[in-house]
Amino acid sequence: MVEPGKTKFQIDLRRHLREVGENRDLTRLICEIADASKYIVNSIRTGDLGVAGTSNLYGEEQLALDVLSDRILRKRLTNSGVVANMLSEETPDIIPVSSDYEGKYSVAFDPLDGSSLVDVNLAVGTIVSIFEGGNLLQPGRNQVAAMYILYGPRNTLVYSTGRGVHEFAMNALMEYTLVRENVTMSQAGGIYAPGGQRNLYSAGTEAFVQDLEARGAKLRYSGGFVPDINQILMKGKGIFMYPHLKNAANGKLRLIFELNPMAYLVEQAGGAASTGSVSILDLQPQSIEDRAPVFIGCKDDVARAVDFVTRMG
Ligand SMILES: O=P(O)(O)OC[C@H]1O[C@](O)(COP(=O)(O)O)[C@@H](O)[C@@H]1O
Ligand SMILES: [Mg+2]
Ligand SMILES: [Mg+2]
Repeated sequence: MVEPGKTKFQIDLRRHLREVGENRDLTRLICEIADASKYIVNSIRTGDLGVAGTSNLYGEEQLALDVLSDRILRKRLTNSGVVANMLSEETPDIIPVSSDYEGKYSVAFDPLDGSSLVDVNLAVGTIVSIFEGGNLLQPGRNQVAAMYILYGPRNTLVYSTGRGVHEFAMNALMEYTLVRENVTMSQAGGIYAPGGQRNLYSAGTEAFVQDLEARGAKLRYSGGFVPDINQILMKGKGIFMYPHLKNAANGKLRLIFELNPMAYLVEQAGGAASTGSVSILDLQPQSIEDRAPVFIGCKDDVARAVDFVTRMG
């Protein structure tokens, strides 16, 4: 047993990708995104926290940090040599990078998720979804990789290329070194993170939450999708939901930028993600703005949520 903090060899992200046998171009892409995040970290720590005076794809006011994080990622991806198309939550259209799709990837990303938490200094994150070739409008099940970076007291990076879920933390040299390999979730857990206004919940969701509470589940919701999912993944237990609401049939979260990559990671760790009726990863996106309700986390918890929603709406 190695004493904490006394590990002799630190495995960095690139080496880890090499050791799990990942192909060179995908390794390059993931490492480029990891590198870009160093600049995003610096912007969050020391940059302008004000508004940018512009709005995004959803008509929401952009922060200077949203715009900057977007620019940092776009630049890295454009110059990586392995990207065909990219799509950002902050821009309205698919951005073509290379017309030759051979051996290339397409990337959808939310450069800074949780913008409304920036002014109160809570944790935020970057979320990334990766497909092979040029098509970004396909079911999440076809992703070849997904990852997020959590900007919290420590900066961590969690990725999967379909060979388990692995967690890295940024060290003093701003390199990501391995913390935990093959993160796995238990069947059920005692944490719930409920998004959306409770008095707008459907009868099924309300009954599900009451059932969770009756079972003694603890409420743990920060309002940041990345830290909230990270908590459930790393503790290996619990459920996050942003359900269908009485005034928003598709909830709030975005399929392409937020739900697909997180569903991929959670499924890879042995969990599940459902809209309440179908698996998130089986949804065929109709447009880049698609939203969907979500119940995501431990398998049994998600199955119970689906049962309540199926029976009661
Ligand atoms: O403020 P609410 O309704 O609890 O919503 C929180 C959710 O909205 C988000 O902030 C949406 O992300 P953006 O910051 O990219 O708009 C998620 O991070 C989070 O899960
Ligand atoms: Mg977001
Ligand atoms: Mg965002």
